[in-house]
Amino acid sequence: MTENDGDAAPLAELMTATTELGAALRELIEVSVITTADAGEVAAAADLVRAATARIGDARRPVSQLPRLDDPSEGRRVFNPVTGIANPMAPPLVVRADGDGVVAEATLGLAYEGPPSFVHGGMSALFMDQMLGSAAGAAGLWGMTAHLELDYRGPLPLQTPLVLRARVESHEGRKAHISGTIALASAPEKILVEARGLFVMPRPEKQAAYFGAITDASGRHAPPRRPGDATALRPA
Ligand SMILES: CCCCCCCCCC(=O)SCCNC(=O)CCNC(=O)[C@H](O)C(C)(C)COP(=O)(O)OP(=O)(O)OC[C@H]1O[C@@H](n2cnc3c(N)ncnc32)[C@H](O)[C@@H]1OP(=O)(O)O
Repeated sequence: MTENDGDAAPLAELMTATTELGAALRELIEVSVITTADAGEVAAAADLVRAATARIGDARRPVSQLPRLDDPSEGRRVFNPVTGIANPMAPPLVVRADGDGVVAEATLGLAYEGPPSFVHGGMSALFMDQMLGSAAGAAGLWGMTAHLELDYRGPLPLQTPLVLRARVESHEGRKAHISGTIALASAPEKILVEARGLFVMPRPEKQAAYFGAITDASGRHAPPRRPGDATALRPA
């Protein structure tokens, strides 16, 4: 699954198991905020979760080491908090190229709640940040968010299909101006959230300072440098 994996079968097994864990945890997170079970049942569930944590918690990678399952050159970041299929914080958004930009659909549960029955505004900012970054990747650019602004024109209802879009408006040198929107899938023309961002490819000395110590799972130097590194974009 990565260039240097001698044996793909165990890695495929790990991908299956890790994806399953992510899905199970995602369900657990949603149930934990929606359950009406009594205190005894909730406490028993907490014990079970602690036992699960103990089972895998001793084997950990350092923060400077990419996960074995990641392949940045393919845009695969399995633990990305927005698009990562194995990260329970992620809905996950499946971002794909569409026209001159990118698009994703999502239906968000109560774990993403801000005002009662609506999506937390900070979640919208998180998703827009990622969508804008993905649009940069789709355009063959990459950069870090330097500026991000949002207008919230209407609340996003929970448990309702949403459509998220982003596209590069202009780019020059290391800078890219990118816009994004969120709307109901049933009313895509009525924009509820608008985002505008400036993404900047860090100057070389900053890239070295930020990512100089990053390695892949085999210990090889693996700084982000290609569009897919930052985006987890799926082909159209
Ligand atoms: C990379 C892998 C990422 C994978 C995950 C993707 C997830 C989505 C993206 C993110 O969440 S990235 C994480 C959040 N962002 C950061 O932590 C970035 C923190 N900021 C920085 O490290 C630096 O400010 C930055 C790298 C963005 C820019 O530093 P540089 O020294 O390379 O650029 P410089 O300051 O010289 O600015 C270059 C140009 O951008 C302009 N610029 C920079 N920041 C600006 C700003 N905030 N507003 C307006 N303009 C800005 C600046 O004026 C200048 O314009 P000109 O070339 O026209 O003179």
